[in-house]
Amino acid sequence: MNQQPTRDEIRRAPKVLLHDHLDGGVRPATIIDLARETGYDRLPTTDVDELRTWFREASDSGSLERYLETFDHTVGVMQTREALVRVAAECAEDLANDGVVYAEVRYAPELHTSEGLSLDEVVEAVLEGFKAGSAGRNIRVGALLTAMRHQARSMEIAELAVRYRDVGVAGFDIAGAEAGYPPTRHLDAFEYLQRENSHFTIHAGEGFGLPSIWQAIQWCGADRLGHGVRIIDDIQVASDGTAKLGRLAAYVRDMRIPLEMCPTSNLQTGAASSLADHPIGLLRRLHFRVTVNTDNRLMSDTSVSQEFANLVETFGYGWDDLQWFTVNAMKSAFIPFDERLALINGVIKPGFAQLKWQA
Ligand SMILES: O=c1[nH]cnc2c1ncn2[C@@H]1O[C@H](CO)[C@@H](O)[C@H]1O
Ligand SMILES: [Zn+2]
Repeated sequence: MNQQPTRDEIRRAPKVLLHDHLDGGVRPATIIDLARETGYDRLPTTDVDELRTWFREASDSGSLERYLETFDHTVGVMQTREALVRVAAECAEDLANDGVVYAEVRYAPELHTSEGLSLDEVVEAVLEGFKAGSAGRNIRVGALLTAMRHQARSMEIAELAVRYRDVGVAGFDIAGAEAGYPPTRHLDAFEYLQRENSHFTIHAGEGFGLPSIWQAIQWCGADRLGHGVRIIDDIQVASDGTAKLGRLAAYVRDMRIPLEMCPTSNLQTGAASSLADHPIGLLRRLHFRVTVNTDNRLMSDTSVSQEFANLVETFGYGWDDLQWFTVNAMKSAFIPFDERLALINGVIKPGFAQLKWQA
């Protein structure tokens, strides 16, 4: 039982994913097919392997702004109903094949209307795809609707999220370049969601520091933080390893605010310098509510299993750590409490128990 989980065992473990972008997880072969079908002619290459490598390398820019430029190509081919249904169905399939049993996948409806789809049509196409891709597989996939933080459509998107909340939309998010676009720009949308008893997460503390996290929580009322890595700027570690938390870091830990951490993505955007130095190690040790996520499986050429395997290799984590991350994620999901509990007790704990017993 002291053995480290192997890659194959990690893949078989029941996993939970809270932070994954639909337009950041398209299969390279599908991008090429859709580009041909829809007449999109700006792809850097039409060779599948070269395209896979291109995304990974172009995303290794060390800057969030440049990292986000690669999305032009995925968003560019996701402008029709058929394309959205296909991408969403394949997303559910790929996650199920990776052993993910519950996922909240996000995307920005406003980015998919350039060929004439309405926001409602976009949402309906993606929900249809998730349903088709999940059918007969051991996975449940919900959507989070993202508003782009440099645009001014967050209220409309928040209303959309509330309108579709009983049919597969689990919540709301804001994403895009963080520096210069504080979350309070969208305060009206967040206040509306709170009045509607709705759920939302905010990308904060990735491309900008503590003020962004503070606003997300104390002004906007975010239920979870997308990334949140910069919370370590409010923690001092002494030479003997003892940590002193500032008031914001203490609030985040005391209130059990979930951190949707995405290690590989953070290395690519420069939010962390190496996995060994990634704040996840300290935050896990201090018992923040850490969860492990992919962010963009295409740009990072990753999966939840891959992220777990990297952490096992770097930090020496064992089954108990992987189960802890998974239960943290399930507790932090935006579906009702009884449904979360049923997944924890009926799927996650028995699944991990079996793997631990076999190990
Ligand atoms: O890590 C990230 N930080 C901020 N924005 C992101 C990140 N990954 C993706 N997006 C943005 O979210 C949009 C909707 O899915 C994507 O088009 C991309 O612009
Ligand atoms: Zn993200």
